[in-house]
Amino acid sequence: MLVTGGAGFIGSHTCVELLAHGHAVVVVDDFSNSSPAVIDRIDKAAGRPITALHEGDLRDSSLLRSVFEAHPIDAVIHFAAKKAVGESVELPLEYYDVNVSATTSLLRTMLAHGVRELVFSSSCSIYGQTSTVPLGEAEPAAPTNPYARSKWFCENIIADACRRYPELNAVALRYFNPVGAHSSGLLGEDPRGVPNNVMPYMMQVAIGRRPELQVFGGDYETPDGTCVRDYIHVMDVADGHRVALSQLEPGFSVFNLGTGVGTSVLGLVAAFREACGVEIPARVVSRRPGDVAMLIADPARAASAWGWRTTRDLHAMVRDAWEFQRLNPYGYEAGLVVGSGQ
Ligand SMILES: O=c1ccn([C@@H]2O[C@H](COP(=O)(O)OP(=O)(O)O[C@H]3O[C@H](CO)[C@H](O)[C@H](O)[C@H]3O)[C@@H](O)[C@H]2O)c(=O)[nH]1
Repeated sequence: MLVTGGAGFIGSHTCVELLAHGHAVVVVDDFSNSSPAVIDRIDKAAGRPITALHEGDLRDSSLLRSVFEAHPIDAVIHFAAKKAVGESVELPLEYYDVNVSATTSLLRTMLAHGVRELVFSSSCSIYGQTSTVPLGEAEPAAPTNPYARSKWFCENIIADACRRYPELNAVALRYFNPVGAHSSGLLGEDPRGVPNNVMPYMMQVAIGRRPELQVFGGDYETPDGTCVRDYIHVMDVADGHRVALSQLEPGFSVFNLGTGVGTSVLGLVAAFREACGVEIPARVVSRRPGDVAMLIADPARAASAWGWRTTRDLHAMVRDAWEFQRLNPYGYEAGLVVGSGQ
């Protein structure tokens, strides 16, 4: 199995899940937004090593060819992409180039080597500014920024390829808000620079690297006025990939990966206090442009098609995220804290 972007947040946790279920895993990553130190952590968390690591960019077709020639690859899980919404507005061409060109390059190489199974990392951000709650897969796509549009374009490119090459089967997984960490504390979310997303930001406040959490908007039409999201444990997302692959349908299909449960920003802060006993200084500030009030998945399609459901609740999400942060206060590069009471 080839995992592109296998050193990233969701990629690394999926590698552990695949290894734990007996798959051989080959990783391609350019480490543009991840650390080489993650590979060792994957091996440790899974209790067995990945087969091989290839460092490079998927747009480099000779690199890809050499990967497919070196290993008997039967399926691909494609995570490698740029993923910061704000940055995508600043650098739209970079986003289309990296996200879309990597996908076409990968598809070409897969077809040339007779590899027929693809799981694509998509995002619920393609639904855009919607007020539909909960969101099913039939909701029309209306992406509002280059990042989300690049994911939507990729979904369409893959669907076109499946139509043209009937031997190719693919599934796009539209994740809601993946958070949490592997329960070992070895793997978690370690963004470069200032975190964009609420959970890693909150963890850096909790560990003392940042003074407070700014809560973007307190006047939304939600129970406490703050935005509601469907947070999903990253190990449930990882499990969703393994199951999606084992249940791959002919042609192209799309599935939401979410819990169906909504949590507000202040609800997340409260859950953290309850689960970990740490108070997060939080201050409500003005809204962040582009945010929608409420995004909650309808996870029914995955439940009925695969019998797949999430098994980890909000308590587990914040507890595991905190364990990773406590053990790795400055992230992967700085190393694990020794003698942390483990
Ligand atoms: O410092 C912060 C960061 C975020 N938020 C709020 O927390 C909620 C969640 O924000 P995130 O940035 O964590 O997640 P988003 O829902 O905005 O988007 C993220 O999840 C999407 C899928 O839902 C896409 O994958 C996207 O790329 C990714 O950034 C939002 O209401 C946001 O306003 C804060 O209050 N303070």
